[in-house]
Amino acid sequence: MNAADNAPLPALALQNAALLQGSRILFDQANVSLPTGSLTLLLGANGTGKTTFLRALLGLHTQTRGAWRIFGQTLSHSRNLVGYLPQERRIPAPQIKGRAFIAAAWRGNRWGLPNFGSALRQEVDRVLTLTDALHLARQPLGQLSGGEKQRLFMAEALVGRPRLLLLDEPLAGMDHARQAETASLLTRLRHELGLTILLSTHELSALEPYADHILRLSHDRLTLHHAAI
Ligand SMILES: Nc1ncnc2c1ncn2[C@@H]1O[C@H](COP(=O)(O)OP(=O)(O)OP(=O)(O)O)[C@@H](O)[C@H]1O
Repeated sequence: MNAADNAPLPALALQNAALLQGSRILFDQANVSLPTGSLTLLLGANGTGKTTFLRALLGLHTQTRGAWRIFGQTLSHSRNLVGYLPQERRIPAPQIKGRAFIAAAWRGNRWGLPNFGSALRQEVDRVLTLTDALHLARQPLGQLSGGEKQRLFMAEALVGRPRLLLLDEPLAGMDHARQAETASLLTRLRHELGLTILLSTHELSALEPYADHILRLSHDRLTLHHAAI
């Protein structure tokens, strides 16, 4: 056995990978590997394909070519390893309270509001605690600020203990103070949970100092750079 046998599998590995949207090639010939535990900014101008790329990693967009692996698994087997915060997350109803909202994500396959057993309550409170949102458990979502809602959405993305967290433009529309708050929450989650984080953005932001890599999507190419570019 050599040292390479003991190396952890990369969180994401693309080999000769291509992503298409209809007849348009968003990128091709991509060879990229993101180490486990890293924080990477997916940087690209509007319309370059960042959301489509994240949706492809979730198995929701299937126009892909080449080898795509998440922790060594094909995309059809890695869904439960991935948490996702979409660019636009709408609340289902203004009166739904924080705890019920998260519980619905956990029991997303059922209709109506969940019955709280102790395992469900424990999991919901675990993710609310992780995002400093336990105090929002009894608050109706319609009465929360943008920052408070985002903490709940982040908690929702952590349900089921994903190892790779995908966030689509989570800093968009935030002032610098809120960007810094989100950056500090993400860096704490990364270290506490050993999470790998891939976060899309159309401009470099408050997170840049915390990022290990920049994954740049431009001119039909997906290329990985060290963060200080
Ligand atoms: N469902 C769809 N059907 C057809 N074309 C689509 C669809 N979704 C996205 N596109 C197109 O695919 C390209 C990439 O879109 P995508 O939303 O992935 O870009 P993006 O980099 O996330 O953009 P933004 O920063 O504006 O959110 C765009 O040209 C877009 O118009």
